[in-house]
Amino acid sequence: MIVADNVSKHFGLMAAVENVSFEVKAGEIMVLLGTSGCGKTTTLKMLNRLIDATSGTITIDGRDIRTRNREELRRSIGYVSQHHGLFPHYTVAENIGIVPGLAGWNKAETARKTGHWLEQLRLPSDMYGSKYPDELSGGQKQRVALARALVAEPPLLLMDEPFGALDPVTRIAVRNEFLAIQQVKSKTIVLVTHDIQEAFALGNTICLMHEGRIVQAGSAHDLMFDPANAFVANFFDHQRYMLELSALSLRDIWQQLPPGEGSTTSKLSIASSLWDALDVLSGRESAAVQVADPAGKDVRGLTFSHILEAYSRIKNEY
Ligand SMILES: Nc1ncnc2c1ncn2[C@@H]1O[C@H](COP(=O)(O)OP(=O)(O)OP(=O)(O)O)[C@@H](O)[C@H]1O
Repeated sequence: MIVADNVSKHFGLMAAVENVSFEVKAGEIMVLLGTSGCGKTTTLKMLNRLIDATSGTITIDGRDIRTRNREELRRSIGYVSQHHGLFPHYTVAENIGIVPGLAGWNKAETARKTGHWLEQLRLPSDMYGSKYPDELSGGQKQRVALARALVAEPPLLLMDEPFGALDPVTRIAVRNEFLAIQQVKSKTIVLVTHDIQEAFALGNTICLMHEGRIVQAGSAHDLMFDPANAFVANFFDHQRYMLELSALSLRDIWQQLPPGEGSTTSKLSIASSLWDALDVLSGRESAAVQVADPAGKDVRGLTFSHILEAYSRIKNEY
């Protein structure tokens, strides 16, 4: 668990980050969201002491990070930046092996783990291990950067716009592949993005920042339906319809759905967003899909009009 308590960072007279406080529970994804220059990257970099805070306290699993050896702290935390940060004269395997090398792993163990993580990220090591970064596409480079961050199996990952340099289609593909990896599901992740849809898709908690401060921290649902002030409401205004549908899940309208019949016919689950449900429905010939709760016992039928009726009912409540 990470706890930031009243943390600030000043560069000379400029306050890049001012009195931010937050908690990230083990196994959760916290997203730092906001426009350019609002202090997201500075906040992230203070967590592994790439930047030292001017004031305030950061603890990780109860230990003040200032009491930790800086190099040892950094090595114990996975870090992924927007521009992959791969060394051009190292092969893919050598890039991934850097942290294990520093940690003193033997060659066989490093090779085994490197191969495993390349496979996990859909880059078979016999095809890609000896390539150089310049020989890879943007999506492949970013996958290697993810493998490098994961190879030492750190419980905590810091990710700065990790999918930001990719085109929209590749971005969603790499993001979904990353989230589908079993070991990633248990990690504590702090992720920086300026992409609202990405924040909604990934964040258990989203911290919306402005001018170095956290304006509101909460779930996507909190930000959309219970904004702390006019700034928060305005921030989401231009994509409001899509974002509200993304912030609501089938769980929110479950009781309003009629009983379904027979087996489930889509990949939707009770946790799927209404936006994803509309997306699935728009690609189908039949007017309804069946969705099951996690136990698979309670099956409900879902149509376009069910979603839109429930959505307008929820809107009227706020
Ligand atoms: N090393 C530095 N020296 C001086 N000012 C800095 C330094 N690093 C960041 N800043 C300033 O601190 C503020 C916050 O920067 P930061 O990089 O944290 O913002 P950001 O929200 O991550 O922006 P972006 O999305 O554009 O990366 C900016 O005004 C920036 O110019």
